Amino acid sequence: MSLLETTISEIRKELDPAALAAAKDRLRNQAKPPGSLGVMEDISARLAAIKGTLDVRLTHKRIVTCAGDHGVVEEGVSLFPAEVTPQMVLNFAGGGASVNVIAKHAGAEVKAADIGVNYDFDPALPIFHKKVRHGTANFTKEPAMTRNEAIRSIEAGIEIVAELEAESPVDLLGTGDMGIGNTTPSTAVIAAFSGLPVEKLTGRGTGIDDAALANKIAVIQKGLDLHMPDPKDPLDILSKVGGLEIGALAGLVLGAASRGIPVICDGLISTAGALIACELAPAAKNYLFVSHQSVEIGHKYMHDRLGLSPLIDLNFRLGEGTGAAVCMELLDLSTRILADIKTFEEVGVTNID
Ligand SMILES: O=C(O)c1ccc[n+]([C@@H]2O[C@H](COP(=O)([O-])O)[C@@H](O)[C@H]2O)c1
Ligand SMILES: Cc1cc2nc[nH]c2cc1C
Repeated sequence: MSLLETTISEIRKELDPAALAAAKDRLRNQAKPPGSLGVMEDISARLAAIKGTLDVRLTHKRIVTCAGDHGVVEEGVSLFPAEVTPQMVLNFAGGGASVNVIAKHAGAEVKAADIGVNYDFDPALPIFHKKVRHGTANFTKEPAMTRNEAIRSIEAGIEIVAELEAESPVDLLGTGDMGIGNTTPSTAVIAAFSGLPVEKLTGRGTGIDDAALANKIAVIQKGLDLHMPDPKDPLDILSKVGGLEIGALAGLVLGAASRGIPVICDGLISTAGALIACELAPAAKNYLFVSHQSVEIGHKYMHDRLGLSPLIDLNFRLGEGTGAAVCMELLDLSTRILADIKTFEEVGVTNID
């Protein structure tokens, strides 16, 4: 079996039912109206079921920011030039990017990963060196990558989780992305899965104007018309209109789920990866939290398809793992709600019958 097949086969179909029942029982008996801490109660119960304990400790938090370049950028789909991708990878490694700052505050460690950047980094640079190829092909002309490269990009993400765990235990994993042009393949991915009209799904990415947006819609449509990816085959979609970092982002979710690690995905691009993971292995969804609602209009349709609701909406449209980093604090706090709020009985408050 390949690493991808083994990983999928290792994902438990169901979370710990006894821990889930005990968590729900404790939440119901805590001195507060039932359900009054809303979504945080749901988060805390799911984390308890993932970890098999009511006293979950999210001590070691890691974020992996997967980077790749996109041949389709030559079609004028982004406001920024492709050279920004490697420049930002160097920025992540130097600790000066947005995700580094937010993650530091959240107590999470960030590491970038080169999955398909069109630049040769110094092997000594402290990133994950997992290059599958130097950027995708322009999908308006040929498939973004081969099916084998798509599998290798996913396996790169799976390997990264194993390598993180070899360094130290991972209690919570956040996913993030960097890649000029990558809102285009991410939108193509949700369009291919859902069959929804491309204009309903396409946003402005880094901030393109109306004319560039119309062109971006036409570019995505052209790629879909040319390759007609099979909506039932996530690897076909990833290889024909996807991205190398999107594959690795799927691999991070699969790798985390197979190891019983909760994983929180970020914006449009990370969620495209998470969607591919959950289409390949539906049980991975048990381990997945979606952090925030991106400004990108296609993001909502990814959440709908996953059947998961974002925790916050701060009008973010940055990527990198910034939304995931913000929400790590919410997940951490949720664990304390379940473990530390006392029950009616413990504090002598009158409960209803
Ligand atoms: O995460 C998001 O929802 C998101 C929305 C818009 C833009 N981005 C980031 O901006 C870049 C992609 O934008 P674009 O316009 O080049 O496709 C890429 O580096 C992403 O991390 C990210
Ligand atoms: C500067 C810059 C930083 C980013 N981080 C994620 N996507 C980005 C796109 C740009 C252009």
